Amino acid sequence: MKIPFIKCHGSGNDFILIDEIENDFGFSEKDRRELSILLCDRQDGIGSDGILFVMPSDKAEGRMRMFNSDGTEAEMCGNGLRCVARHMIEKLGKTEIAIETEKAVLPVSQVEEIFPEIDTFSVMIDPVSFKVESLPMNYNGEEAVDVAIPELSAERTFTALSVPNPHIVSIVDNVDQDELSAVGKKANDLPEVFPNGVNVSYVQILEKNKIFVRTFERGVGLTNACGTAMSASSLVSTILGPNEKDTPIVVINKGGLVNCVVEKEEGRFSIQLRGNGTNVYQAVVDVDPEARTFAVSEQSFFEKENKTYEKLEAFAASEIGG
Ligand SMILES: N[C@@H](CCC[C@H](N)C(=O)O)C(=O)O
Repeated sequence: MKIPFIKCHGSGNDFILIDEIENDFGFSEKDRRELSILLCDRQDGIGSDGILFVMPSDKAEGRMRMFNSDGTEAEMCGNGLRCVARHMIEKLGKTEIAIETEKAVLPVSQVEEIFPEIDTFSVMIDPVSFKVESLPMNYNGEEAVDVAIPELSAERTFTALSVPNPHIVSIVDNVDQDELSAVGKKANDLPEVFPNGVNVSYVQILEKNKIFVRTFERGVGLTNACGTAMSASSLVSTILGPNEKDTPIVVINKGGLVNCVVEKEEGRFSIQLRGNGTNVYQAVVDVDPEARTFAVSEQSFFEKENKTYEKLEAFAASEIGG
């Protein structure tokens, strides 16, 4: 089966985008799961953090489903939604549309650049909940805000929230990537506390409204960036730290930077996540599902935008002394 795709990224969190509106491949759930495992493999596959399936919707201009590299499906993907927003906005020639996701129909738009020459897309992160049942997390209380989770760490405290995929966030003085990786693995091997797994982030507050976030993603491992994690971390560092609502928070990550604006209306939080949706190349993958083999052809690179993105990457690295 020949499948045209776009290799794209949001803050270096990279995806294979497959447009099922353009071509009805008749994928089954098993096909989507197996394609994700086969193609996302960094060793033997195309290599990516996940697959974005763009599908028809009767509620919005399109629908996004996101599968992690291990073949599990996530409720939401912030960096991926910016890539899907760009794809659909360019296809439809509009600047503001809506995309259906598992839990909500979300407004997405092209907005003012957050960095020179970087086409910028804003996506709404909603619904947000601190109720432990929304992750789900088994915990003796309705919410777990800045609490110890002794199974994970003797020193750290964590805040649990769904955005709407499950996250725990810890504010730290310095991000220790090896420690984060160890805690992330433990958290995803602890079904008695996190029955569906959880994304784990360490957040360093660099100054008011500027943070550095590193994430161990459920279903993937350490990634360059996780959009929902950066949104969750912006919110947690607003509630527990010095950041302000309704003002852009600059979030530095390993693959670049984004802006997050925390909003609260009628007691409910939501976050606007703004950043790049960069296409790396487009190509066609010919997949033999029986043999579990594939071949990529017709590869064509988006050289100009990738050169431009290098400037943002270099700037973000300089912000964290990299
Ligand atoms: N990288 C994504 C989140 C992808 C899903 C996550 N691994 C999960 O299983 O919840 C993002 O940008 O939000």
